[in-house]
Amino acid sequence: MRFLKGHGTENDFVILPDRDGSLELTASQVAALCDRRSGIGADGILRVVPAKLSPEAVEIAGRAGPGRDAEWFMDYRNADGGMAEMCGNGLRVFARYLVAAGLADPGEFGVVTRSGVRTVRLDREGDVSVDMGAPEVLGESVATVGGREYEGLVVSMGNPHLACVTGEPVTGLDLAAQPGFDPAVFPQGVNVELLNLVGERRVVMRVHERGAGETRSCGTGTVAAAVAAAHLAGETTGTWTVEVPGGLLSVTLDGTTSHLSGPAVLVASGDTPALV
Ligand SMILES: N[C@@H](CCC[C@H](N)C(=O)O)C(=O)O
Repeated sequence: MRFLKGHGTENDFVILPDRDGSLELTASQVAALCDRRSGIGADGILRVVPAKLSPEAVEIAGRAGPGRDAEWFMDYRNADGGMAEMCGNGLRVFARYLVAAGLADPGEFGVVTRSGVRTVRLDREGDVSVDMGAPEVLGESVATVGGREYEGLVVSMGNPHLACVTGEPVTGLDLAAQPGFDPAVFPQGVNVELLNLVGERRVVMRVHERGAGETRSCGTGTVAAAVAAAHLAGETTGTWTVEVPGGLLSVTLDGTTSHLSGPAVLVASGDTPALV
């Protein structure tokens, strides 16, 4: 089976083009492909399937009004094989692949995700931007990292986040282990972001992703982080720069929706005998 490898600020993905919608991926196949020692290695998988060939996508797009013309469905899986509703960096890499493969024209187009149809745009400067939709602030909760508790904002970006602003430098934290969280608030698990405010609308963020462990970046996580920083400042609009271990992302909140922008690159392609 043909695959490609790409990343967005070092949040990395195996891309599996599935033009006839026939690939039935099991959780163990996904985990094997994402294994960094015995597989290709990635934080997640992006299956690229025509929306009209996926019953799941047809149902989502049917609910999406103007987005129902979106031609492609991003079937995203976490490295552990579990499904997630949305992946911001994955969607930016997905869009990069569609254009590079001649499956979409450069410019703006819609992609079906489990969180609905999202509009992506390839900028002239080379960045890929996504309209991530309206962040939903659902309250407050607490994450436990290394025995310490961090208060955070519960934010849904389609997928669940707990974004914790702290004065303690996040660069020193050990995020290898799953942070503790309240399962009553997050029955499906949660992505945990720890962040420092380091300047005018600028934050440094680290993340432990549900289903993938600590990653070098998380697009939905950076939007949740910007929302938490804005919340603390009493703001609802503006553009935040988010420094993650894998690079820089820009998040704009306009009071109605949110936009995520940054680099997305394809780095390799090949064939894997793991999926025949
Ligand atoms: N890295 C992604 C988020 C991927 C899904 C997440 N691990 C979850 O389970 O919700 C991003 O860039 O948004």
